[in-house]
Amino acid sequence: MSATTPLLQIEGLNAWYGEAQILFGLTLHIAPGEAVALVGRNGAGKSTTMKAIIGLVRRQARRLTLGGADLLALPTHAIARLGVGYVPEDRHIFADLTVLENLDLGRRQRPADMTLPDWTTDAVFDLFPQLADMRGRLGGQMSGGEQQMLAVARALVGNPSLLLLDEPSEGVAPIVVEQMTRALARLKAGGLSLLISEQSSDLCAAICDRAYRIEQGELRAHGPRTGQASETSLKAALAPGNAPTR
Ligand SMILES: Nc1ncnc2c1ncn2[C@@H]1O[C@H](COP(=O)(O)OP(=O)(O)OP(=O)(O)O)[C@@H](O)[C@H]1O
Repeated sequence: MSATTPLLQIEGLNAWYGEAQILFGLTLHIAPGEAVALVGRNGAGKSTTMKAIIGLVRRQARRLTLGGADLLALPTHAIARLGVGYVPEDRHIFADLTVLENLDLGRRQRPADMTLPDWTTDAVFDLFPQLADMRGRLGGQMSGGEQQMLAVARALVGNPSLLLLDEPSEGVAPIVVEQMTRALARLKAGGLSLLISEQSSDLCAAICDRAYRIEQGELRAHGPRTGQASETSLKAALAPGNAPTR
């Protein structure tokens, strides 16, 4: 894959819960090493987009590929093995397992063709030093912010090439948002591709190259490309009501 070939390519993505259609023809892409924001109000379809990428909801698309591999026919565990990490909004931390045990559940060997560094336990503890100090603590005895860090760390030890983060700053203290922003900036600098959903674009504006705004299951705007993004321009481009630029 050349540097300009998108890592993730989505064309015409529709998704349903039962009979209810939630996503309508989404088209977006993420280049290798790019951080992309998916912004939109409550219920706009951000979580559903992530679930559709990893096959947790019924979906159909003209194209849904990672590094050229078709994801549409694959079960969720195979999509994870191909390199898609997922941090769900509710984090899914096992309350009765320790930090180390939660990490063990996420561990997956790095695919042979992946050039990114191997995410060992020490590497995630270096990224989130608090977790190192509480490695024996039960998940149920951690704060929301600590659980959020653990959820990201657990996705990382799965050695993804693309990390989907569903509202990583939701319900956590401002200090944790700052730590998370720094950690995500480090991940991006290390070459990991990121798709981050947010209701506001604050965290995303600090690290994302581009952003898509989603409203009622449709993409309505597309923010600046790599190299042009600044916090204000990204926010301005994504203000509700702006015209699509894709
Ligand atoms: N399990 C489900 N069954 C039926 N409808 C659902 C289900 N989960 C979500 N929905 C509906 O799908 C739509 C999109 O929800 P989604 O969770 O993707 O939005 P979101 O943009 O992530 O919002 P939030 O910020 O609230 O998480 C909403 O109308 C929601 O009510």
